[in-house]
Amino acid sequence: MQLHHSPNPTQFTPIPTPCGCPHPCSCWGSPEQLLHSPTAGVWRTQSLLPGSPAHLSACNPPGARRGSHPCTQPTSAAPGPGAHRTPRLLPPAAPPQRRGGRLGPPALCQRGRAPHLGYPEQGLAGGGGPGGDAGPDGRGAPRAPALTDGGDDRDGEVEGAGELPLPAGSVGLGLQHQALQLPVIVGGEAVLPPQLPALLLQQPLAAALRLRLQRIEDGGAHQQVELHLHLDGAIRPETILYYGKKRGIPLPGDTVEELLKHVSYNTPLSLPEFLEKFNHYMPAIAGDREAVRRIAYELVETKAKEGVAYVEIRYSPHLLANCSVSPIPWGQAEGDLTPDEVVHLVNQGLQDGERDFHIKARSILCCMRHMPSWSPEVVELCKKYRNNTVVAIDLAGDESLKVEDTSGHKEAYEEAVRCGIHRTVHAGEAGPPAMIKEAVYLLKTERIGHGYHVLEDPELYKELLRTKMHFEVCPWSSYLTGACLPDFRKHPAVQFRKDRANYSINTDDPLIFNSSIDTDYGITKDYMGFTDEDFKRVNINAAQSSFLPEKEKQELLNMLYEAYGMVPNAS
Ligand SMILES: O=c1[nH]cnc2c1ncn2[C@H]1C[C@H](O)[C@@H](CO)O1
Repeated sequence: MQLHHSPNPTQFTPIPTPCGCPHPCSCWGSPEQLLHSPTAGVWRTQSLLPGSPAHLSACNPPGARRGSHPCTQPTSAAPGPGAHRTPRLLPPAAPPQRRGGRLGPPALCQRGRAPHLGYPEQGLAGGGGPGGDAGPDGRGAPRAPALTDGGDDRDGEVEGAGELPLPAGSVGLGLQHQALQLPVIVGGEAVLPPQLPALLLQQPLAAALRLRLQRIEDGGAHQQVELHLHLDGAIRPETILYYGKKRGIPLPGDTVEELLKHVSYNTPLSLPEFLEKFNHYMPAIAGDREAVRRIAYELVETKAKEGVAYVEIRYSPHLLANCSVSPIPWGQAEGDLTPDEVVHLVNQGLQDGERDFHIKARSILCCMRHMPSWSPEVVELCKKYRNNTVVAIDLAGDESLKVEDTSGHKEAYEEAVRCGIHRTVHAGEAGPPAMIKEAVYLLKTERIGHGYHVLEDPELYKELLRTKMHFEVCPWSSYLTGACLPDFRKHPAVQFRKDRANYSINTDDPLIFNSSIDTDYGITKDYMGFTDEDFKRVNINAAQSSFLPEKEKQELLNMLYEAYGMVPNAS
């Protein structure tokens, strides 16, 4: 990626990379050009086909030694012109993107632990989720019993999974990933091998890039709706490194790879352990106006490239501020960025992204479980910015925390109801069904973030099926936070599918889970037997349960119907 700067938004002139390296893309981690227009105040990125003349010239400016960095090598993996132009709904079971490359000279990025700390450290012992029932693996993932609906599937068998065309002796990961074949026991239980995530991460960079480029070439193929995505869990590692270096904030690595070693992971932790990951990198972003606006913009770009048509992006304004917030998060010194201005900046980034990448992005403001005193301001910000990208309020964080006085959350949600602000709540992710009851009956939530453990209370589940409560399901996240058992065949989404519940498929925190929307669709396809028809239904349900105003919702639905070749009003 090459950084350009120009006072004239239409003319960009290259400026040297921070390290002076003659191969800019090796500094920025991927063959993309980052364009910044200070006058328009926007960032743009432009992807370069690996090995293309534009890429080689960007990475080999006159006088530079040619071909001395791997990213300057033409790759046969690059798609030819016109390749993969067919829009498609069902992605291959795409592994998480593996990113490499370095940013700036190591000497300028200090190693070391990030200073304190938005989330308490848990130690390594792991903790059962709230509700106590540690799963058999001790990670607090109580087994979710299947609803006794009188069907034949009470044993949790994956309906349709047997129809997957599994070659004997292996599980293919789609055409693009034929090199990666996973062992499977023929005639035995086709359980996701525990080593799968590690194997998934062996995805070569070239293939990941190919997938992204294919998405771009697909152009208008925006067919997915994502409702549960954390802005601060979806920051590009390159951007974290850039601001860490620019602001002199120590990070636990000075290359993407080193940073990701600390920030992302691929074997389950507990939910509180997962939340600790934010401590490593949030100090580099929080409190910086440009960074806050940029991460919002970049996330819209990422989602557009993934083929998402509409996304609801959530975050805590307080966790990105360094002023008018108590305590000031991440051990920052006091500055002058208030939660209110954070919302304004995120709005700008989202709107710039919408304009440049032609998808729709809205935001949800999070209350945090451990900070009820912030919640009244969160709902006020929802009210203030309700016509300006903000569509709802959320309650996120560690469900297992025993917080003495949660009246701040309750009052905020009461005010949200009173003012017609839409509501979602993280509940029943690692926590018990009682948390879902609280969300539904006390906080009057309209959607549930995760909600997997609803299956442990058949009465409640039946009632929520009846009322068509929407569950924001995040399959890969649920594995990595220990919220669900590692056997995806027994995942709550399997039961939801069978019961034709109302749910969506989402990424949650793709930075930390080193994933993309393809990861989650790939898991549901390959290990839960989801078909194209299921994905259509999932996305139509997601659009219907989105927090868009009615007219815009209908427009989104019509777009999906058209993309899916369906007659409007069919489901
Ligand atoms: O999966 C999650 N469960 C509960 N809280 C979460 C999850 N992912 C992110 N968060 C928290 C951490 C972020 O700082 C916060 C706002 O996005 O929400």
